[in-house]
Amino acid sequence: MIFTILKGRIRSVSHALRGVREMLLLGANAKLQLAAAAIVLIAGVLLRFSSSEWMAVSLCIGLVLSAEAMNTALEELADEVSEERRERIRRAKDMAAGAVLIASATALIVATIIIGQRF
Ligand SMILES: Nc1ncnc2c1ncn2[C@@H]1O[C@H](COP(=O)(O)OP(=O)(O)OP(=O)(O)O)[C@@H](O)[C@H]1O
Repeated sequence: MIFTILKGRIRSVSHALRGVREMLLLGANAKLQLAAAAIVLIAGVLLRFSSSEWMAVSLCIGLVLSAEAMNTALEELADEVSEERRERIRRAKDMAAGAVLIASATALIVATIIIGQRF
């Protein structure tokens, strides 16, 4: 019983990991966001971020990559439904892109405050 539940959970996690891998392979934006995250992580080590700064940075990286994953998922689904120009697909895609923009702007503000106060 527990073994079956555990097997199901492991399968779900492996599907989710496949989703993360495909998002990184498919999306140019995701690669850029990952590169930006790597730069901030290196800056964090060099500038010796405090634990609360690491928490803020981790939350921001998670927020941006999650928003990007949802945006990519929505684009995939929308393109599967129809590749014709449709007003509701445009609106849905624009809103999903807006979510990434909001997350990225938040991350930029947090990074600027944390890194900026060192100088
Ligand atoms: N089927 C469609 N109908 C109407 N507008 C669309 C459609 N597909 C895309 N668009 C418009 O083009 C924009 C870009 O959509 P696309 O699917 O090309 O995403 P993208 O180039 O990967 O953009 P992003 O950088 O936001 O991920 C959308 O935000 C939307 O405004």
